[in-house]
Formats: sequence, C-alpha cells, structure tokens
Amino acid sequence: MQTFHPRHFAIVPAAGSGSRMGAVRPKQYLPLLGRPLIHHALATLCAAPAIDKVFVVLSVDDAEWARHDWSALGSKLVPLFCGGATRADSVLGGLRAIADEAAQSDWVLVHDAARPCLASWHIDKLIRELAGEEVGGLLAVPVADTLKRADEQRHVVETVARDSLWQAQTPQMFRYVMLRRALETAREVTDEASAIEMAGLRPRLVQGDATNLKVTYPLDLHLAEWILHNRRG
Ligand SMILES: Nc1ccn([C@@H]2O[C@H](COP(=O)(O)OP(=O)(O)OP(=O)(O)O)[C@@H](O)[C@H]2O)c(=O)n1
Ligand SMILES: C[C@](O)(CO)[C@H](O)COP(=O)(O)O
Repeated sequence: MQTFHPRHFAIVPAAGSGSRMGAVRPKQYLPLLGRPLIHHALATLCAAPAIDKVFVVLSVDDAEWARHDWSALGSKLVPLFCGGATRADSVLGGLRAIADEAAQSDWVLVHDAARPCLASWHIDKLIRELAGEEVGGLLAVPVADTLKRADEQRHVVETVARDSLWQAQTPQMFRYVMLRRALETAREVTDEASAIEMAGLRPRLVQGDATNLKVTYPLDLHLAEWILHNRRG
C-alpha cells in the first residue's frame, strides 16, 4: 500500500508597513545583528529539514527586497510579490500563488516576518506535536500576568480570569485547502487560527516560549537583538 506523506511549506507574510514601529522603512528590513530583520526567521525556516519551500509574501511595490543578498538561504526561498492590504490578505495571496505546488492536505506554516527569534526547536516541536492532527494548530504561550479590562478613561472595569488563556504566536500550521477556504470566508482576522475557528474547527495549541516575540515597537527590536545574541553565544 502506498503511504502519502504531506509536505510542509512555509508562508512568511512580509508586506506590512510597520506603522507602530514608526521607523524610516518597514520593520522587516530594519537592521538586526547586521542583517535585515526578516533574514533571521527566513534562515531558520530554510534550514529546517522538514520544510520543503519558504514563500515570502512581499508587497506588490516592495523596493527593498532586491537590495539585499539572500543567496545564503539557498533555493528553498521564493519571493512572491502579492501582498495585500491586511495580513490575512497577504497570507491568502500567498496561498493562491502556490496553488499549483501545494496538495490539499499539505501543511502550511504561516510565520510573521516580524518574529525574528524563531528557533529550530519551535518548528520541530510544532510539526511533531501536530503530525497526527486533522486540523493543525499554533505555537502559543499561557498568559502569565493578571489581566484587566479597562474603560475609555483607563479605569479598571474588571479583572479577567486568565485560566485557559494563551497568547497566540506563529508559526501557525494548517492544511493547505482548509486554511485557504477559511481565509476566503473569514473577515478581519488577525491570525490564521481565528479563520479556522470561524470555520467551526478547533486548532490545537502547542506551547512555545516568550523568546519568539513579535517585533512591534522599538523596544522589541532591542529585546530581539538580546535574545539572538545570547542564543548564538
Ligand atoms: N498588509 C499586511 C500587513 C502585515 N503583514 C505582515 O504580517 C506580520 C505581522 O503584522 P504586524 O506585526 O502587524 O506588522 P505591520 O502590519 O507591518 O505593523 P503595524 O501593524 O505596526 O503597521 C508582519 O510580518 C507583516 O509584514 C503583511 O504581510 N501584510
Ligand atoms: C499572528 C499574530 O502574530 C499572533 O499573535 C498576531 O495576531 C499578528 O497581529 P498584528 O496585529 O498583525 O501584529
């Protein structure tokens, strides 16, 4: 009997403008340890033996990509100039662009370009723990702080119980066809798991760690630099 092994593709949405960073260029191209920030996650994904190809979704008018040398990352890396107005649009654009390549049940790992501290063990753990799942899931960390809900004047309205609350990270890993259908139907989602949930499915949480932070504000850039520097040392 022939056994079918799904392949693993990475899609890295990198068509954002980085408005909260407020820098002179989109944050994915800001320097981080001598490389563009996005280089770090791309290098980790390209080096993962389980991942067949790494598609990076850039904005249609991206002028920065061509200014850098990506050759060290090898032939797995494929730029796609099909980013959209939102993160979800960019991911969906990437999924549509790889339609000829991906089979329905192949896995797609969506990872933010803005999470440069992705490590090989994050990828290995995610793929290992989700291998037997039908739907897929995502890296996440349990909420550690006490949570407050505020009114418009920042007065506390309530303390929200943190039991069972997790912070979503990326990669988020789902079957190609399931994710594409979910994103084609979903409206205004901030991650892939939300689209899958709206389709009535239940993604599984795989525990990651706080080092896989998203660079959103200037301070995050310093934290990411510290994490990467100390990991190498
Ligand atoms: N239209 C968009 C918006 C975001 N992204 C990507 O989605 C990831 C997570 O988004 P976020 O951190 O919000 O990035 P930005 O949208 O660039 O930042 P901001 O919201 O501060 O403008 C980033 O890798 C970003 O490049 C994308 O591909 N296409
Ligand atoms: C996908 C994500 O990184 C999970 O935490 C996050 O939702 C992206 O949100 P953003 O508002 O686009 O930064």
